[in-house]
Amino acid sequence: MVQKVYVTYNQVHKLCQEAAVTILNEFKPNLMIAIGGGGYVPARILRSFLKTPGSPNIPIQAIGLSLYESLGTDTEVEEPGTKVTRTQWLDLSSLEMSNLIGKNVLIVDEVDDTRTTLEYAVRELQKDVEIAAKNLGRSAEETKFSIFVLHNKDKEKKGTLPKDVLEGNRYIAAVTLPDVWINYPWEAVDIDEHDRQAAQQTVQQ
Ligand SMILES: O=P(O)(O)OC[C@H]1O[C@H](OP(=O)(O)OP(=O)(O)O)[C@H](O)[C@@H]1O
Ligand SMILES: Nc1nc2[nH]cnc2c(=O)[nH]1
Repeated sequence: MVQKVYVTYNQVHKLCQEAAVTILNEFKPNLMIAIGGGGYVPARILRSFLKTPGSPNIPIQAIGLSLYESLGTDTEVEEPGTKVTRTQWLDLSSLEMSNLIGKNVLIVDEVDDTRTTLEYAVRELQKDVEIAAKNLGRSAEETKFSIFVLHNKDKEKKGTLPKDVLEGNRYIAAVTLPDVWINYPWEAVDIDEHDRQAAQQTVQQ
């Protein structure tokens, strides 16, 4: 049986708050791209903590990527599928894409498990920004991607990330934990029971 960890809304909030300090110091993002569904809530919380006096809120754009599905009898633990499915993407021809060119773009997701989803997101976004920049004659402008996740699982990864992201301190995981199944509050059917389970845990995330 897979070990489960229950994470509360308050814990997510505080993880975002703590990480925001480093994100502001190291990345100075102009824009966030949330990987839905799990990246939406962290991105929104993070936006409040990334707001600096006198500057507008950092915009959040969304992409939808799906790899996992519920297959077994356990309604909480899901299994990875074989390929990443795009459920939502940026419009290549629109402002959405040209807005990324020359910017510091922070990709936000809740969990880095096998790294398949993050590899896909970074590779495809880099590719599309490069095409858009070329089409607009803006290839000289450097677009920098960085990554924030709430949880990174310390395990052998299937996906890889560009060297400049990993080695350039452009990857931040608020918490690194062993290979357990994490239950997030937004997935809970009974949030009171979820919070009770979280309170009973010996290890707090
Ligand atoms: O590191 P990986 O092994 O790729 O797993 C991480 C991804 O898995 C989950 O998405 P999921 O496919 O469950 O889609 P969802 O967020 O819409 O539920 C999660 O939100 C991450 O995006
Ligand atoms: N909720 C949830 N989704 C995941 N997707 C990949 N790993 C996980 C996990 O541990 N928890």
